[in-house]
Amino acid sequence: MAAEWGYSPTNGPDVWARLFPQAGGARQSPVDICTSIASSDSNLEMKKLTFAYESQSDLRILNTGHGWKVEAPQSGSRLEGGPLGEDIYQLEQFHCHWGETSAEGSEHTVDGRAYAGELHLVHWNTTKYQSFAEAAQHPDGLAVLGVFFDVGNESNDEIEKIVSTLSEIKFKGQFTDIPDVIDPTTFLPSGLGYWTYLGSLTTPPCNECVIWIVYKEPITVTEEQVTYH
Ligand SMILES: COc1ccc([C@H]2OC(=S)NC2=O)c(OC)c1
Ligand SMILES: [Zn+2]
Repeated sequence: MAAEWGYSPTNGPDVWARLFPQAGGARQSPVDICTSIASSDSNLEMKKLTFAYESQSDLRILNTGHGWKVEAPQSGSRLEGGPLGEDIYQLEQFHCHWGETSAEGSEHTVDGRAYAGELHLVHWNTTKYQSFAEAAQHPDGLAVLGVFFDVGNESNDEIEKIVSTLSEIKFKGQFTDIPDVIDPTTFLPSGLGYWTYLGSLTTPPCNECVIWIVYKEPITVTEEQVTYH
């Protein structure tokens, strides 16, 4: 297998388990969300999912080679309730997955349909673990909010603050500063209905450590905001 994992027949998901054993596990993400078999859970409605984020400045954006990532550790942030039990999760970073065209790009699909892209807001369990790295070794270590991107005529102002910097990081491994203040709350859709399941990191090392919370309602971005090359 090629040294670098990717999405080709020789280094893609079908062969990841050769180098990353967890990729062969029983709770691998992403999945296709089949809405006809998704069941509602009254317990989740009783324990409302709540989030609180800070606005952050002085953030840096990285070209990961598969999209962009913003390291945004927020000790004052809290994600709790819903499927997270009694534990509190703290924002660590957020990043985006997109495709060559806006016809594809999301990692999760819904009834076989891919969205133009998918934003991941990544949190770790600060009630039980001492670091993100430690949390990523445990089945309840991370909580990831997944937000689908739909392409429309409206530009998303917060996403624009991020993608407007991409021309400065054309190559994998490059960093640049984000000049604006970013409030992660603005990435979330107005409708807060979600699907949840126990899964994994969606790319190597594919640790089975993620409680997934995938919002049903996509946010709208423009074609340019999600098909940057
Ligand atoms: C080594 O750290 C990693 C590695 C892979 C992932 C992938 O899993 C999800 S979710 N999105 C991804 O790109 C990650 O995400 C937090 C963190
Ligand atoms: Zn991701």
